[in-house]
This record gives sequence, C-alpha cells and structure tokens, in this order.
Amino acid sequence: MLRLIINPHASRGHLEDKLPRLLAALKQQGFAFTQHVTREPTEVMQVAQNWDPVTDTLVAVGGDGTVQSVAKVAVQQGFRMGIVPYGSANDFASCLGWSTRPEDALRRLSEPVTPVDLGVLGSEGLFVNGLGMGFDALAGKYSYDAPSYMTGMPRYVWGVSKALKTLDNLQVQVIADGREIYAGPSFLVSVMNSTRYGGGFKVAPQAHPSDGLLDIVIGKEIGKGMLASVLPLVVMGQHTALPYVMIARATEVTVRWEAPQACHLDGEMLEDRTECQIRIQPKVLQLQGRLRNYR
Ligand SMILES: Nc1ncnc2c1ncn2[C@@H]1O[C@H](COP(=O)(O)OP(=O)(O)OP(=O)(O)O)[C@@H](O)[C@H]1O
Repeated sequence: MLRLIINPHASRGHLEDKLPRLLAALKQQGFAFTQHVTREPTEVMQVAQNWDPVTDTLVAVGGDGTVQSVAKVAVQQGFRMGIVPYGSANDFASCLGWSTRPEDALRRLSEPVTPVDLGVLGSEGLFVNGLGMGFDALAGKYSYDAPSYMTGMPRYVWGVSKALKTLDNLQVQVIADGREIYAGPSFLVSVMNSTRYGGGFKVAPQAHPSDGLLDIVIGKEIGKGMLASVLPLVVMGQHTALPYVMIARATEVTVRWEAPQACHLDGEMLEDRTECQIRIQPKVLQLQGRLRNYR
C-alpha cells in the first residue's frame, strides 16, 4: 500500500493544482494508496503509527522539506520511501536525475529500492541535501522575504543579492574525521550529502548520496564583488577549482565559528550557532526507484 504524505505548504501552497493529475494516474495504473495531509512535519510520525513497514511505502508528496520530514520517519520505523517531487525546487529529486512528472514518479515506485545516505546534525535533525552555515544560510533566511510570486532559484537569488550586502568573513575551524583541515577566515561552510540546494546551486558537484561520505565545501575569505561574479559558476558546479574554495570528504565533521552564524538543513532555517557536529548515516534510507543521470 502506498501511503501518500501530502504537504499542503509545498510549492508555495499551489500543490492542489498538481494533485488531481497524480491521483488520476495512481488510479489509472491500479495502485493501492491512501492520502494523508500533514500540516506540520511532526504529524508524519503520528499518521504513520499504525502502518506496517513490511507492506507499506511512505510517499513524500512535496519538496525537499517534505522529503526530509518523511525520510526521518521512514528511517526510524523501517519503511521504504518514495518521492513525488511536487515542491518548488526539488533539489534532491533533481540531483538523483528524477523528473517531476507524476507518471515518472509512479514508474519509480515500481522499481527496485536504492539505499541512500542521510546527513545527521547532532541530535537535532537529518538532511537529504546538505547543511549550510554562513552566507548561503543568510541568503536562505532573506529568501523568506522574497515576493510570493518568486519560487525556486529566483527566490534564492533574491536572498543571495540581499546577503551579499552584509557579507562577512569569520574565523572558522573545520575538523574532518578527527583532523583539522581548515582554520581561517570563511564566508561559508557547506556539508553536503547530495550535490545541490537552493533551487539548483550545485555546491558539491562531486557528491554522491550513496557513497557513505559527506562532501565539505569551504568558502575561504572573499570580497563582495568577487563572490557575486563566481556565483553563476556555483549554479553550474564549476567553482571547485577556484583558489578560495576548498573541498574535502569525511564521515564526521565539526565546524566551529568564532561567532554565531546562520545555519540551515536542506533550506530549513535553524537557530544561529557557533558549532555544528555532523555525521553521515550510510545507506539508511530505502528509496524506491533507480538513480537516473545522477547530477
Ligand atoms: N510533512 C510535512 N507536512 C507539513 N509541512 C511540512 C512537512 N514537511 C515539511 N513541512 C514544511 O513545509 C515547508 C514547505 O515544504 P517543502 O520544502 O516540501 O516545499 P517547497 O519549499 O515548495 O519545496 P523545495 O524545498 O523543494 O523548494 C517546509 O519548509 C516545512 O517547514
């Protein structure tokens, strides 16, 4: 049985326009399913309480925030999980090479399971794409104030342009698998499971969500003008060889800032903080569907 977990806030509340096509396709193809609208991420656990991990598959209908909330319960309770990428950005599905067409999403639900990794921040939460501290988190924070007609990448770019005005390089120490790999000024540290977030910014183009590793991306000291000029390279994932970018891989990462920094998990804002401890949980999420042209 497919258990559709529908996030009414996804896609800026325009999910209702897309749902009829999905439901029609499910019926037409003879899938057995139930629908559950959750108003808060915490409701996923409540609705899943009486379901059976042996026979039921949780299907996240929404964007990356929905995927994150459903993945948490799927891993805790041992469910398989599917994704219907009906959010604004759908970075996780995009990086797996998964289209947003409902027909394609349903095809994937009949395919074998792919075990994928999840990132974990202390005891606070998990992420499917990545954790960001510094400039990109600030951009994410500002993007909440963007005009409501903006979605996905344009919305994030709006936040980026505001964050550029307040760009700050703070001292940071990054420890990867017990070894200090960087200590110095930085405007951003991202710890990635997938390649991208922010509606298509390929922050870690070499990352792979089944490799058992986190990709650490450190943005060293940079000025506003230079940062503005390299941002388009990040969208294309062509920034990795730049002199002010450092990339490393590890299973455990500690990031310590000299002062509180903005922080997000998959674009969900957390409280500002000076320290994050992150680890990978290898292949814990049983994701229904084959990886396509991974990017
Ligand atoms: N299962 C859930 N039920 C209700 N609300 C949720 C759930 N999961 C997450 N949310 C909240 O809904 C918001 C929007 O969800 P989501 O991120 O899936 O959509 P989106 O922002 O349109 O997509 P994307 O993150 O791909 O751009 C999240 O930021 C989160 O606060």
